[in-house]
Amino acid sequence: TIQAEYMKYKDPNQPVNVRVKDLLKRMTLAEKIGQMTQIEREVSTPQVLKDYFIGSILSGGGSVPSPRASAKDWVDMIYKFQKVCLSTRLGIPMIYGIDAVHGNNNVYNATIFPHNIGLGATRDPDLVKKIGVATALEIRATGIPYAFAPCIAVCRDPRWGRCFESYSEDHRVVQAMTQIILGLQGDVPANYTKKFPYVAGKNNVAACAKHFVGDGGTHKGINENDTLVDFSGLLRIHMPAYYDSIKMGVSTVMLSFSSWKGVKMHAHRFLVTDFLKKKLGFKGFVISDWTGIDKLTTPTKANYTYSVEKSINAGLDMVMVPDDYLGFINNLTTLVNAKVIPKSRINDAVRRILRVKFAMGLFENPLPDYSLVDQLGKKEHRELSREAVRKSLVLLKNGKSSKKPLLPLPKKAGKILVAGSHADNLGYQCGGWTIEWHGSSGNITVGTTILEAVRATVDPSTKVVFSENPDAGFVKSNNFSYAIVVVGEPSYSETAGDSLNLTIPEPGPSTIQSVCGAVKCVVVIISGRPVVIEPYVPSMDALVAAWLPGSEGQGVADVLFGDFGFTGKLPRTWFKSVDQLPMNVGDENYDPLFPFGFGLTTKPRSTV
Ligand SMILES: O=[N+]([O-])c1ccc(O[C@@H]2O[C@@H](CO)[C@H](O)[C@H](S[C@@H]3O[C@H](CO)[C@@H](O)[C@H](O)[C@H]3O)[C@@H]2O)cc1
Repeated sequence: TIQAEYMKYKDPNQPVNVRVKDLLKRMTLAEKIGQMTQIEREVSTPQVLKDYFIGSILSGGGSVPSPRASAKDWVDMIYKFQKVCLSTRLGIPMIYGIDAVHGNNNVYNATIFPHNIGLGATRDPDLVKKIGVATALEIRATGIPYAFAPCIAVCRDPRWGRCFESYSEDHRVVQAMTQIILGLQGDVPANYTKKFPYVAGKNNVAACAKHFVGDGGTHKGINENDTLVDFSGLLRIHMPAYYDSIKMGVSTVMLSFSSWKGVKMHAHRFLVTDFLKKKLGFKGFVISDWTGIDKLTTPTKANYTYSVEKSINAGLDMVMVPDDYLGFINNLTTLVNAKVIPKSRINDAVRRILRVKFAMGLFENPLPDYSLVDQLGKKEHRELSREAVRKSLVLLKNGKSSKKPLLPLPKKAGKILVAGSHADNLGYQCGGWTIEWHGSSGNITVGTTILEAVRATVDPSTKVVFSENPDAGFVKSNNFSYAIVVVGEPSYSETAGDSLNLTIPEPGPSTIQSVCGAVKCVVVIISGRPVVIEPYVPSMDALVAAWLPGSEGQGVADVLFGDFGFTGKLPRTWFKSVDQLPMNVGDENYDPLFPFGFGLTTKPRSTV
């Protein structure tokens, strides 16, 4: 019989670096460039995957195999892609990536956890690590081994449309929450090679610290704009969480669309190669953001050859193209053959990519298995998210005088009113990056709205009346014991979320005025950041910041009705007026409505 030639790279008993070295020397330039190419699932035909030795595929925001696709549908899709990639000459497995930034949020029926700003309010890194563990299981349930998370941005201006993806304005809170990496990837073992990528096994995923660096510090919070802080400020505020992420073995780092002092991060050789790779010693791979290299020119993609040259020579390893794979591959091939990009640069990029794939066991287990499909939306994960919701709520006002607190609310109360645009809207309470890229409104996935939670919590004798936007006359005439008003921002993501006024869109303010002018009320704000509320606070009896709690609205009712106490603390300064921005804890002239770290507490009813 013909013995299959022994190839070191296929031997799991060989050290990772030996396998990388052996495979690298067998690879053609085309195979190497293929590994550096990440394309969107919609352009990933078998022919393309095979002909171009594609190394990675992704789902962009909202990109799913079919509407409400099941975990099995996802696994089927990934399985087919991988079978094709394994059929290539060297059989290098592709790595499939997705934005699982608050649960496996593109996927119908996934547990949707609170967005990062709410997790920052919990001040509970252990809880966030457990969320990482649960999220990894729900990502693997769909056959995916790689998540573009966590976002470790330090949002310094709430006018930024992505501020909800940031744990806090304080880098120390963001640093603490990098524990999620250990949840996603698994705990690094004692004898682990420092700063190397580490993924424990088939219940874990490769993570991605993003977006490097200073994405949360852009001028006036304008998305993808310029971060003007000096180098010491960049190191003090925006860099620390990358040190922590690398210490935890983060497998990949994604570059930011933004610039630092006028130089785009996707072309920043000093920060990407000299600092991240050499000074910090990062050994995983650096991935671009979506068409991030195209945006190196104005207009976008005006000179793609320039984009490829500058980004790869800056130290970029994998390009999230995601559609024009021919343009990328042809330009890179030409630039290498012309020696504009040295082969050593290509070898560094491919070495890093292979290192991650070997270290995470992708060569041993390239094909997704169906054994984890039941992890998706699992009750235990929803209960964990419900706990996170409880701990994320920040109580900003409780009673028009501290002697007469309104919360916790009595469960037995005759007739109560639940009002507001966000009271019965799962899409709004999940926010952006949920099912759709920008998120959406209404019954978008499996979960519990705040109204449903209230109904499930009050005494059976209590009559619950729901009206989205009642007039004062209706409220007065009904003689309600109290009202719960849930209003806030519509769902959004990225630039679509940039705001200069940070107002709550109508009819939110009107609903507050009509209801709170007529009956005792607690207002629950659903938002990705502090919003304008100062004018309305006097009319409220109580005020709760709930951020973007996700699918488990029961967590809100648990605390409103005193089954649990309020413990959350503001992860960001709550301004009085947008004219004060940017304004962060530690600034001179710090004059907030509610300061960073503020949060009233209540005791659980059983101890009252
Ligand atoms: O058709 N158009 O007009 C259009 C416009 C803008 C688009 O922009 C694109 O749309 C989204 C959905 O396709 C993509 O996800 C990204 S966002 C980017 O993508 C990464 C991967 O999803 C994340 O990890 C990063 O954190 C995030 O910054 C991009 O901005 C797409 C299409």
